Amino acid sequence: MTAKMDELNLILLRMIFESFGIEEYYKEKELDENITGYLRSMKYRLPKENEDPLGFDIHVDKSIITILCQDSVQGLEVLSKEGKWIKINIPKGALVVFAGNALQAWTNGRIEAVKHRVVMSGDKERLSSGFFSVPKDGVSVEIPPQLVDEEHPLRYRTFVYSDYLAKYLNSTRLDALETFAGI
Ligand SMILES: O=C(O)CCC(=O)C(=O)O
Ligand SMILES: [Fe+2]
Repeated sequence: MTAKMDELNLILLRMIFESFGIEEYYKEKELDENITGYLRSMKYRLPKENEDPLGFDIHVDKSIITILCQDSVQGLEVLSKEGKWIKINIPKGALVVFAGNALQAWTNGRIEAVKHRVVMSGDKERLSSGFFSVPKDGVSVEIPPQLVDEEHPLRYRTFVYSDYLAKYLNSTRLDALETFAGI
């Protein structure tokens, strides 16, 4: 499964870089070689009576891209720009793709990491699996110069992504990226 996810992840990432007209940057930095990914499975139990139904509190992923799948129990919610929680109804067999912090940095903030959470409702536990792609250890995230202009001033300094992960991997602070690498 990981090999297929790896493949899908690279296809998506190449498409994103191409859509910004920076496929040359993608090739030059040999991103195919410099990205890895890991799989994590989650089990959300039912909240006990009078217990908060929050299964996973608001956060952004530290990944480049996250690819999520789940069983038939819904629960994923994303926060809109207007500050509204939107329940995501994931059809059977579908995958959900999220942008994470690394993609936010790499696109100079043109793509924002998705703020999301999991809320449990109903009477069944929930299972989900996520594939999280990240730059390999020691790989730098350097904003492509093509994505910096008057309208989009440089937002992040060049930084080694694994240094960021070492410090903030388990932090749910929404401003972690800005704090670590923001200009
Ligand atoms: O279980 C889900 O659908 C989301 C999990 C999640 O947000 C995460 O692992 O970062
Ligand atoms: Fe997440």
